[in-house]
Amino acid sequence: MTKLSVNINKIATLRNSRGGDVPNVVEFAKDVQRFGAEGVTIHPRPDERHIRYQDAYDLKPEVYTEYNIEGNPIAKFVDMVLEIKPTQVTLVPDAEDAITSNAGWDTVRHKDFLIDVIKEFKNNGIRTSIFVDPDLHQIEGAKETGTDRIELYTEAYAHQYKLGNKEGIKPYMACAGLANALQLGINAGHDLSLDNIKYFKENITGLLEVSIGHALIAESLYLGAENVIKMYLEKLK
Ligand SMILES: CC(=O)[C@@H](O)[C@H](O)COP(=O)(O)O
Ligand SMILES: NCC(=O)COP(=O)(O)O
Repeated sequence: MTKLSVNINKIATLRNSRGGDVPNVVEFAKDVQRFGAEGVTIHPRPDERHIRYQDAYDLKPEVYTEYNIEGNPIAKFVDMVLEIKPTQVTLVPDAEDAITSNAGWDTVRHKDFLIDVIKEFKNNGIRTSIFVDPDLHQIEGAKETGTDRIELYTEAYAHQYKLGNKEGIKPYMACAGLANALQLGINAGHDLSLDNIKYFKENITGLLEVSIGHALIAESLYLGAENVIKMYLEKLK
């Protein structure tokens, strides 16, 4: 079974656009769990332009499913994660000025750094995942860092799928095969949607979790969050 973790960054983006507390991110997190989501994901960025560090603390007592905090492990982020102790931390090499995540880790080049930071999280009982491009060398490198899981960066798959090219799944299948052989858990995320999720799930053996935000929130504008979450759950069976 593949768990659905709803990324609520976009709810914070909408809230911040008015400066008040509408929509309320904690209430939204409670609702998505009531609607069946098996996890809540947030991705605080250093400039806190959408989800804020304070939101991460406010969410802690209300997330009774899997709490996944994503981000670049700068000192402030590491301290916050160690204090909150979510179910999982997903390390993402965000550039400061990027609109959204646009690359996975170079797990070979940053191996020593990743080993240290992953050890610290795991010593504190927090499951670790690292965001990687669908590249076999990066999967091998990830294994050497000691991480529990990888998160496959699915932007390229989503792009190719939209163009009608189903071959775009191939590098992901190869990486999943290697990750399974190496006993690395597999998560995936970025630009997954109601359109492309079923084909991804059907072709990726051992897919443990997907985190979905941008498309899910956009789809909810038309279909409602409860319907949309149930539609994802059906496709992830
Ligand atoms: C790690 C990742 O893939 C991102 O998609 C993400 O967590 C979304 O972040 P934004 O909401 O900032 O685009
Ligand atoms: N880790 C990916 C994530 O949380 C959501 O990405 P997106 O669906 O907003 O592209």
